[in-house]
Formats: sequence, structure tokens, C-alpha cells
Amino acid sequence: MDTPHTEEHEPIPDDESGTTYIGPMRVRRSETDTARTTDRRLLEWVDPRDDQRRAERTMRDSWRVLRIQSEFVAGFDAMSNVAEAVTVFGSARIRPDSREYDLAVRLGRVLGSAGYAVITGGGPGAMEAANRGAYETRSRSIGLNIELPFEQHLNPWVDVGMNFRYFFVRKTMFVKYAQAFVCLPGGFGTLDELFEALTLVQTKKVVRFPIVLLGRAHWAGLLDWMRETLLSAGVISEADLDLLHVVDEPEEAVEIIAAAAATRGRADAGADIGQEQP
Ligand SMILES: C/C(=C\CNc1ncnc2c1ncn2[C@@H]1O[C@H](COP(=O)(O)O)[C@@H](O)[C@H]1O)CO
Repeated sequence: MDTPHTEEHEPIPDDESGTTYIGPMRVRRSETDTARTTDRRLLEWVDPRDDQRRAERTMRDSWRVLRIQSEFVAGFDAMSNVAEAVTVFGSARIRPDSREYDLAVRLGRVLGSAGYAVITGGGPGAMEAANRGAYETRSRSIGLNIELPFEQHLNPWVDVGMNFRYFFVRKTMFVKYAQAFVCLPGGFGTLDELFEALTLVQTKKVVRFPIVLLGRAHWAGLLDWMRETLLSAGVISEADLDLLHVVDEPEEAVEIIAAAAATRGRADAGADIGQEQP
């Protein structure tokens, strides 16, 4: 029989005891439960010919909206005091004895020393390293973790941390509270975050928001492909390519970010706020 959880009370793993909470109830955790993350339940396919399942889904989705709303509220509250900040993306898999890890620590330090808070995904690898560098400078070190199908911990260098259930809520926080993105070498997750940022800037959903790719060797092939395939096919423009800054040193990244910040006038910020609907 399935573990008796409802959508209103999703399981919260309790790492210490090896049990899971379903609302107020404490149950033994099974792999099947933890694999069914909140995002997975949200996106789960329901057979359109199954009227009963479709009706259940409609009811569950109505409740789900309230949970999504509460996650936004918690995120806005937690982040409301963040001042100047840069979001750093990068591989979850790089090891502490690698050059890439060292690069990410140096980036965190340089950003921290320049007065920026550092926001990462709060996980291991490049995220941990960037948080570590920021933490060492006593700048604010923020980790926005995500529920995954396997055990997930905030890295120890985070001093403000949150654990999100919904990918898209977390992504909003990455953008909303930062004034630039730096992408360290990474895989699919990093590419997803990079391209989301790029699309937001390209479509002017965010303005004066530099995107810096750190580590030329890692990014060169992708940039060549963008130029040779995407630009040649006319599906992007030369100006789109200019949205990306490619550098090798953390100091160069910070120079680019500071220069963009300097062009950001008060008029800019004021122009948007006040005329908008929430
Ligand atoms: C795979 C491993 C851990 C996964 N833990 C993660 N925790 C938090 N954020 C993550 C994690 N994995 C990916 N991300 C996000 O994607 C980017 C990195 O993805 P990539 O595919 O590794 O490039 C990163 O910026 C995070 O926001 C280790 O066992």
C-alpha cells in the first residue's frame, strides 16, 4: 500500500531519525516517497480519458496554488534585506581539490570583498565554493536550495539559507535579488540557469543585468556554436551575443558588474516602481 500522504501535507524528510513527516504524522521514509518531489507531483501526467483522476487533479491544483503562494511569501521575506547581490551558478559536481573549485572560492571572495552578497543554489561543488569565498570575507552568503529526489543539504558556508520545493519560485529569487549573474563551469543545471537569465535579458524582463561566463575554456565551444549555428541561421542577433561577457578571472567579472551598476540610475528604479500592478 502507498504511504498515506495527501497533497495538503507533503512529506518533509527528517534527516536525523531517518523518518519522514507527513503533516503532523511521522512515517518511515521509502525511496518512492522521496523520489516524488513536489515539482514532480505538480508536473505529473494524468490520463485525459480518466475523468476521476482529472477531477482530483483539479482539486489538488487549487490547493497547490496556496502552497506556491506561501513559498513566494517565505522567499520574499527571507530575501527582503538583501542589498547588492550577485547570483553565482555552477556545477554541483566539482570537487574541493579541483581548479574549478578554487576559481569559485576566489570568485566568492572577490565578490564579497567588493561588498556583494553571494547567492547560490546552496548545494555542493561550485555553489559551496562560491559561498565559502563570500563567507570568508564576512559578506552575506546565501543558499537557495531545492528539493531533489535524493537527500539534499545546504552547504556549510551558507549563512542565510532556504529550501524551496518549487523550481520556478527559487529561480525567481535568483533573479529578483541579484544585479548580475556569474556562471562558472557547469552542466545541464548551469546551462538551464544561464539560458533562462539570457532570455530574461534578451526580452528585457530584466535590464542592465550583466551575465558573465567565467572560465573561457569551458564556454568557448558553446559560444562558437552560438555564433556559427544560431547567428548564421538568423535565430539570434549579434546584439544577443553581446549580452554575454566571457572572462577568465574573478576580478574581471566584478569589474563588469560594477560598471553595469554604475550606469543604473535612480531614475531607472523609480521609473518602474509605482506605475505597476503587483
Ligand atoms: C548532483 C549533486 C547535488 C545536487 N544538488 C544541488 N543542490 C542545489 N542546486 C543544484 C544541485 N544540483 C544542481 N543545482 C542547480 O543547478 C546548477 C548546477 O547544475 P549542474 O548540472 O551541476 O551544472 C546550480 O547552479 C544549482 O542552482 C552532487 O552529488
